[in-house]
Amino acid sequence: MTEQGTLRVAVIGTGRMGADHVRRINDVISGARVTAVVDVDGERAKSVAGSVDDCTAFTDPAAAMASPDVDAVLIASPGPAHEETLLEAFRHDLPVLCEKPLTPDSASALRVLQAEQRLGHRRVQVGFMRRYDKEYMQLKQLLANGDLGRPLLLHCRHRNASVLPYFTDQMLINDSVVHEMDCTRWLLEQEITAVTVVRPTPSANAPEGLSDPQLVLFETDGGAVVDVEIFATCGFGYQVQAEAVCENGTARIGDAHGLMTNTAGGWGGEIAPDFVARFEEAYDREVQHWVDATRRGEVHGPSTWDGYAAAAVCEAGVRAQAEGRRVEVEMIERPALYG
Ligand SMILES: NC(=O)C1=CN([C@@H]2O[C@H](COP(=O)(O)OP(=O)(O)OC[C@H]3O[C@@H](n4cnc5c(N)ncnc54)[C@H](O)[C@@H]3O)[C@@H](O)[C@H]2O)C=CC1
Ligand SMILES: O=C1[C@@H](O)[C@H](O)[C@@H](O)[C@H](O)[C@H]1O
Repeated sequence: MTEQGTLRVAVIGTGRMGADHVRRINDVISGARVTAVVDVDGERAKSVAGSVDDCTAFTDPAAAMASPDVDAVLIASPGPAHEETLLEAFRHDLPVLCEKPLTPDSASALRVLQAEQRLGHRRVQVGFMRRYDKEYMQLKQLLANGDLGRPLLLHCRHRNASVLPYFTDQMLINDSVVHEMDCTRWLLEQEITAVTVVRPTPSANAPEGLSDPQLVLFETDGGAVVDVEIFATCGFGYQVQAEAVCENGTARIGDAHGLMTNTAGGWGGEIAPDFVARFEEAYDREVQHWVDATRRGEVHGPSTWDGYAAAAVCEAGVRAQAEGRRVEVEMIERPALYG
């Protein structure tokens, strides 16, 4: 850290999320600044570094992590690149905020989990930003205080206006529904034990080869059932909603009850265009939380264990999707480090 206690961060991957986090660290939150950016696309790294004072561009994550000007790492490269970067960060014992998914499959997530255990202390906060969203935090508090009784069902909707052409059926699970996997575990404080996927005839608006939408069902070890509609090409905007049905009542979030208008014989509100707009405050709170904890020498928030558990559920989900049957989740016991 600098003499003033400012955390010097390397942002690895400067695409949509990485560039947004660079802006957030430098212009929105306090206590940190970006001193290095890394992208395998060197021109992109240079262009992002050029927009920031005293920031060096790298194409190799290991070189940035070896720099004396780096105290912590924010990983925003694509999921398959996370394992190698996380292991390198552990070699330097650097604190990490790693965008979701921790890694795309449970074998690689387990390797990361084991490496962190060998280190002997937690180093990673995983970027499950919904845990920092105001409405999700309210729902979490309500369920935790017990007034509604035991949660029986959780109905979730996850709709994106559109996705990039390379999006696959597996990514509906690994890239999108992974958020509901984490929310389910966090909100209900239960593990997901089995996954089933059913699909209607795909929307005519879905790109060739993408079976969109899909309905993903989780069963939990606390006896709850969770249904997730994932509709990645709904066209009209970005909607993330959740309704908990409990023994003594229900609670619902994500209706965007902000500005409501009455015009031309109708009434209505706005729908966010994308996740960057819908979860802007949550991303800000998430990164501020990470910087504050790191400056105190602490690690909080979604852990490597949470990343591993989500990866294990994803793996069951991808198999359930491919094989058209209910698949049980296979997970190791929770290690003491994450107790
Ligand atoms: N929390 C959230 O709501 C969201 C999280 N994400 C996550 O953020 C991460 C990045 O996603 P996007 O920004 O949408 O992707 P993107 O494709 O826009 O950007 C990724 C960047 O990483 C670079 N890159 C690829 N391999 C690399 C490596 N080994 N080292 C350094 N840079 C590398 C690419 O050249 C590209 O510039 C993913 O893990 C994704 O799942 C993405 C969207 C929303
Ligand atoms: O993480 C995200 C994207 O990668 C994913 O593609 C979207 O479906 C999610 O809503 C967004 O939060």
